[in-house]
Amino acid sequence: MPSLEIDGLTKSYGTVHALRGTSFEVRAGEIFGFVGSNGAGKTTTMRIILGVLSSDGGEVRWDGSRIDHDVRRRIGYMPEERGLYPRMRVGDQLTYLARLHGLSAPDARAATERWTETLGVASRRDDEVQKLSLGNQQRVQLAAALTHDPDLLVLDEPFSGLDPVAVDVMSGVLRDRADAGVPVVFSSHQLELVERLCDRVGIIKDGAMVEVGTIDEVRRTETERWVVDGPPGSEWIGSVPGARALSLDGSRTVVELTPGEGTGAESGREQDVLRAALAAGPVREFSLVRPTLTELYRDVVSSPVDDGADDAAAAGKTPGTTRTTTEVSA
Ligand SMILES: Nc1ncnc2c1ncn2[C@@H]1O[C@H](COP(=O)(O)OP(=O)(O)OP(=O)(O)O)[C@@H](O)[C@H]1O
Repeated sequence: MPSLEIDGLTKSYGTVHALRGTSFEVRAGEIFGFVGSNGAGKTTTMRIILGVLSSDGGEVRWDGSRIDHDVRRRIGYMPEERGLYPRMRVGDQLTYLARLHGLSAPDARAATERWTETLGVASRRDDEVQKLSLGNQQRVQLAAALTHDPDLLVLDEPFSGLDPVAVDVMSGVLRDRADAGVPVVFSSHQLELVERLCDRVGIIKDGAMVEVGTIDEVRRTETERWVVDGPPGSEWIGSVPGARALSLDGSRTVVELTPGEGTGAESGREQDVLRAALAAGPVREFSLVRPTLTELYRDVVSSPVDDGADDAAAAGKTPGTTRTTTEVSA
């Protein structure tokens, strides 16, 4: 299955620069979490992918070629504003939408049955959409994005407002589609969910990507933090060059190794920390602390935008991770 490339998208609404060179790739078989604060540019990007909005610059590619109408018909899209007819019955509506995507009447009916069953709304097929709870309407909306067996899934906040069971059902369906080779991109403000579900993640800020990578990659920081559970840090921290105690809490010490003097397992600097602690007494735990996606997100989103944002955006399309800030709270 091909991959989706978003390359240098720019878009302004009057004087509002909604996208300033947004670039990232959603690869075959991966779930990509698209996160960023309100107004950062997620919906704008997704609408441009779908072709319901045109960009001012940049391009969207599918399988290396500029995306066209035929490819767009093969996208399963869940718009932010949702798009169901409230008075139409669930089953009729799904069958109708599947027909619009080119399915024959029997295939459209079969797909409707299959997806309403998978998503737990089969018993509501004869009800008008407006009679369903918002969460169930959302399940129907996802079914509508899936009935034509899309080659690519683009979902704008598909998890918002769902109960935990519905989140599990939807997560399972997205994982299943990704395992079948479909690139899946969705936006969300539920960062724990993104961290749990996504293979890669991109953080957009003021219209430019400031982080792109696997969850592990974006959580990797230049400034390493280690937890030592053993003798109080005040007794030994002073003997380790480039190390400082971020917190001293009885037997538990969080140590920060400043960057620029070699970090990472190969540098061996963390072994200096361990040796110093051991020299003062027994050590029960010694482990690396990685920021959660939520912590990282807060840090990235709250740091000022600098002139390098566009460079970061351009770098975002290369594999691996892009970062303009590295400080995180432990
Ligand atoms: N039709 C429009 N007219 C004018 N400005 C717009 C329009 N649509 C979006 N914007 C502006 O463009 C910027 C990006 O909006 P967008 O909806 O893409 O953000 P978002 O990341 O999806 O936000 P949210 O998380 O709140 O859904 C915002 O400043 C928004 O106010």
